[in-house]
Amino acid sequence: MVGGNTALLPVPEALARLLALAPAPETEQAPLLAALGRTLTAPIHAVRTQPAADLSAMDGYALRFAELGQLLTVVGEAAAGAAPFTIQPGQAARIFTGAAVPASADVILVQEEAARDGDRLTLNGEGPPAPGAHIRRKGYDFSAGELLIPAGTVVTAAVIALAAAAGHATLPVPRRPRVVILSTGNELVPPGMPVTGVQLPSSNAPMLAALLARLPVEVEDRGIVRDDLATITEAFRDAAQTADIIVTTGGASVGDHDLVRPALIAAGAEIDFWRIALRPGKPLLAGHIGKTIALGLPGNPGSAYVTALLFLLPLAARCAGAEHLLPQPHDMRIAGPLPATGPRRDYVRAFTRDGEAHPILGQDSAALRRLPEADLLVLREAHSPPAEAGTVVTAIRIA
Ligand SMILES: Nc1nc2c(c(=O)[nH]1)N[C@H]1C(S)=C(S)[C@@H](COP(=O)(O)OP(=O)(O)OC[C@H]3O[C@@H](n4cnc5c(N)ncnc54)[C@H](O)[C@@H]3O)O[C@H]1N2
Ligand code: MOO
Repeated sequence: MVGGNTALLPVPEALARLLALAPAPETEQAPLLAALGRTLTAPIHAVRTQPAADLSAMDGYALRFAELGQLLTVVGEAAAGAAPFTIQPGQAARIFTGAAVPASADVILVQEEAARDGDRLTLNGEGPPAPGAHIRRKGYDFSAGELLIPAGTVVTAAVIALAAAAGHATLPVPRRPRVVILSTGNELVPPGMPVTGVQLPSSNAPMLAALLARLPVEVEDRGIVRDDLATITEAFRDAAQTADIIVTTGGASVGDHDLVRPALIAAGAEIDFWRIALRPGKPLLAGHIGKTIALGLPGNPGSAYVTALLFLLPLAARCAGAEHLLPQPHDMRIAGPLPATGPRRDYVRAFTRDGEAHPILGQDSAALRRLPEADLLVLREAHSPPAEAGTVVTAIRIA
């Protein structure tokens, strides 16, 4: 018998079995911008010293502190990027911010406190308080060989700035796993296309792509696959050539047109589990074709959304060597009653108001109308008794 009443796998076990399929991420050297959002797999050391020389922090004159207040002769000009030169006693150099300080100068007089007449320079103000003023010393930021950024750091714009300054054009990060999305169902048409009769737009694929966009993964939506065993099998075979993860929606249940599982088997997959003790999301299916992991999500849009949050994102994050995105569950009071649960763990879509979890009325897994309001999933174990308003429950923030 297909499906039958075989015991449903508990959610934690299903998640552990799914994550166990994920291979250790491979490292690649990615160009700086391409590494954005990924996690460093190795520490970053400076390959150069910054600054590479003593540099002026101000526009003004480089001179000897001991000669401050004397009449000095301006002998040259130091601009950022120009090679440093030397000044003799009695001399000063015109200097600009970022320029190398001439050897034997030990202070910068800012131009607002200087009086210049041709090449003659005198003090016209208080002047710098001590030798070294307005000079950024060679290597004060970092020196070649120093550890700058530990492994495990997420690459941000600031990390990119530091790495670039330290002499790097690429960074060691996990290769972005390729996720292929297949939407099964003869009733589906691409979003925005005309629908006739009982056709409906495929909302699951753009929803999944949007969730995955939070992670450093490559997403390819391969569109709608017709409910035909050979067609779905071919789509799996084809996707398995390049994908690290194939995620499907629909066709995961027990009906005659639910062909994802048989097609996976026909494509040479091993099925790791099918049907779990989760509401919504019972028909969840996991398998692998060689190294490619296949995750079959239910077609109902509410179920696809919840199972994507609970299974697809952790899987994709694991394959990407990235942090799991959902925060740890926390305690919260519910603002309204909840009925007893059945044999499946229930994830109730809810929204936060005044610090309480408000369960959204109408939890039908096919309904989308109120999904945008849900910023929480209230987790209720299987066989829980009814819960009154005010009961403390476990909630997971999803938005
Ligand atoms: N006899 C049983 N029937 C069903 C069971 C069961 O255990 N025994 N499980 C039910 C549960 S729970 C779910 S959830 C659904 C999911 O089944 P499938 O994964 O096979 O999904 P479909 O039947 O293909 O589609 C369900 C529903 O979702 C719509 N859909 C599908 N794909 C999309 C998409 N890309 N975008 C928007 N909407 C989509 C589809 O039109 C259907 O209305 O099975 C129950 N049945
Ligand atoms: O498990 Mo289904 O996803 O309840 O509707």
